[in-house]
Amino acid sequence: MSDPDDHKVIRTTGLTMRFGGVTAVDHVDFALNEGELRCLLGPNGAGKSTFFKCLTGQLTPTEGVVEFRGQPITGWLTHDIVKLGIGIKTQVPNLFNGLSAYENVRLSARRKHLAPMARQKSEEMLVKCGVADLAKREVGLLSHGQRQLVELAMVLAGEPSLVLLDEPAAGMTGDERDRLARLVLELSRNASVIVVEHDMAFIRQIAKQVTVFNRGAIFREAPIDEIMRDRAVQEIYLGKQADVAA
Ligand SMILES: Nc1ncnc2c1ncn2[C@@H]1O[C@H](COP(=O)(O)OP(=O)(O)OP(=O)(O)O)[C@@H](O)[C@H]1O
Repeated sequence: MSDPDDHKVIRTTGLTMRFGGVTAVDHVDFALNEGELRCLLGPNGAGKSTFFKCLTGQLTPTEGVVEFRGQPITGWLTHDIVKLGIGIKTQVPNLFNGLSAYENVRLSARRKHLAPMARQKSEEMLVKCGVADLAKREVGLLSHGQRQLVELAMVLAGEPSLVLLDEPAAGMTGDERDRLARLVLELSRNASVIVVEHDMAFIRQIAKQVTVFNRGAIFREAPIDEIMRDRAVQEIYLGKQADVAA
């Protein structure tokens, strides 16, 4: 266990995930400071999602340690990780399709609040995420972008101190993406945030410090402006995802 006074929200040490002969994450040492907003980038297959899933309990790493504020959480189940005050938005929206947007958000708010306050919080979060007009709609019938925003409202209703978002802008219209960017920036004033994302327009709107993955390892860690100018980063993207070089 590392020094609890080192103010790291998340720390991984030697984090490794192998699928048979494929090493998707290879001895990654990563640390997130308290209150930091960090974007994880990298070409397809770089290991970002696998790394993310090792943080959220969706995967149990083959080797290495994950700590949350100095407490080892390696291999914990996702629902126990959520109980620590970690909000998780996975790549595939995790919603109850037969329920309305409001009912989904309320289920999350109820974990934290008694019924009247949960109602108020749910309504607030739906407004904040720009989906109040969808409150009564069944989430199974919404577009992917709308579902992403409803799920974000669910995550926020849990009032997390750390938020982990995997490709939150996927399937969004330009307006939805702009709203999401404002929300993430606002959220990061009171919480630490990790965002895995492909959408460079979105990244440019929110990113500060960035970690670039390549071949399962951390390739670069630097402010976004430096990353955008980095020739070696451009090269690892070329032929895969030319946006970063644009
Ligand atoms: N469940 C799995 N079984 C076998 N191999 C896997 C599995 N999940 C991921 N991989 C492999 O691990 C490597 C890293 O994949 P991962 O999805 O983590 O990359 P990524 O950076 O998130 O890519 P993308 O941006 O395309 O989502 C790839 O070679 C991928 O094929």
